[in-house]
Amino acid sequence: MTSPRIAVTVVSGFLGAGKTTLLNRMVRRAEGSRLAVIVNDFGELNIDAAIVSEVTDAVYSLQNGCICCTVQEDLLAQLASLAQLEPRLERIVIECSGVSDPQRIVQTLAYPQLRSQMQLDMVITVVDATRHLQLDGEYARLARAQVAAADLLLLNKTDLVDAAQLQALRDALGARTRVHESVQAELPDALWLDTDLDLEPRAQKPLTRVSDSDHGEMFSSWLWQSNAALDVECLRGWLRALPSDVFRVKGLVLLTPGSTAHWLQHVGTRSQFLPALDDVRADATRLVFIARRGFDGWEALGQGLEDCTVKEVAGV
Ligand SMILES: Nc1nc2c(ncn2[C@@H]2O[C@H](COP(=O)(O)OP(=O)(O)OP(=O)(O)O)[C@@H](O)[C@H]2O)c(=O)[nH]1
Repeated sequence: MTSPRIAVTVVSGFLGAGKTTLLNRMVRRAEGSRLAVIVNDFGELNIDAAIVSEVTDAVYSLQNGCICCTVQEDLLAQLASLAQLEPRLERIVIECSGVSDPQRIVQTLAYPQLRSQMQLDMVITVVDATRHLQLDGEYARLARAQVAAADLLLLNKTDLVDAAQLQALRDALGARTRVHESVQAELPDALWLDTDLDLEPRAQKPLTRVSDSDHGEMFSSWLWQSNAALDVECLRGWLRALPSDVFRVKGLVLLTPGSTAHWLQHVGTRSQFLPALDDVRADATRLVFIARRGFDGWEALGQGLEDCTVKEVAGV
C-alpha cells in the first residue's frame, strides 16, 4: 500500500505581516500530529527559526537568501529529505521570508521527485492591514504577487485599523479569494486543517512578474551585534526615529538592568519587546535589519545603537 502524500501548507506575506505568529499557532494546534516546519529568513540570522523552536523541535531552517530565489535548491533538498522521515510526516508548513513570491515555491513542489511524496494543500498569505496599502513600487508589486498566489488571505492586525480602513483594504484586494480577518493571526482550524476545501485550481492562478532580478536584490539587509547591553528607553527613542526605508528590525537584544534577553520585533512604526525563554542562547545582542534596495544609512544607525549601549558590571 502506498503511503498518503504529505500535505504542504505555504505561509506567505510581506515583511512583518504576522507569518511567524501564525506559524507558532499552527505548531501549537497541531501538537501530537507529525508536523514539521521550514522557515526562511532573508537576513544573516534565522530569527524565526529561533522563535519557533521555542515551541517545537521540528524546525528546519533555510537561511541567508530568498527561499524562492537563491535557496530554492536547498528547499528542494530539504523537502526531499523530510519525505524520507519515518514515521511519515502528515504535514509540512513552509514559512516564506517576507521577500518571497510563494508561487515559485508552489512550482518547486511540482518537481517530479516531490510530486509523488507531497501535495500542496494551500497557500495562506498574511496581509498586514496597517501597511499593505502603504507599500509602493516594486514592494507593492511583490505584496500583490503574494496576494495573487493565495488560496486564503488572512487580513491580520485588524486591531490596529478602523472599519473604513479595513473596507478600503478589502476593496483593493478584491473578492477573488477566501478572506479571513484576524488579530494575532488567529485562524480557525477548519480553514487550514480541513484538506477537503474546495479550492480554485492552481493552474488558474497567474504568475506575477515582480522584478527581473532576484527578490533579494530589492532589499538590503544588515546585521548589528554587540556584547554590551542596551538601555531600553534609549533604544525605544532610536526605533521611533528609524527612517521609513527600514521595513523590519528583529532579533535578540540584551537590555539593562541585568542584560536580560528579549526578542525585539519592529515593523513600520511599532516595536515590541518580549522576554526570551531562559534556554535561548543569549550572550550578545544580534539585530537583523531589512531596508529598501540601496539604503545607505547603516553607519548612522549603528552609531545610534552604540550610543544606547551600557557597559554593565558582570553579575549585576
Ligand atoms: N497589534 C498586532 N500586532 C501583531 C499582530 N500580528 C502580529 N503582530 C506583531 O507583528 C510583529 C511581526 O509579527 P511576525 O509574526 O514576526 O511577522 P512575520 O511576517 O513573521 O515577519 P517576517 O518573518 O520578518 O517577515 C510582531 O511584533 C507581532 O507580535 C496583530 O494582529 N496585531
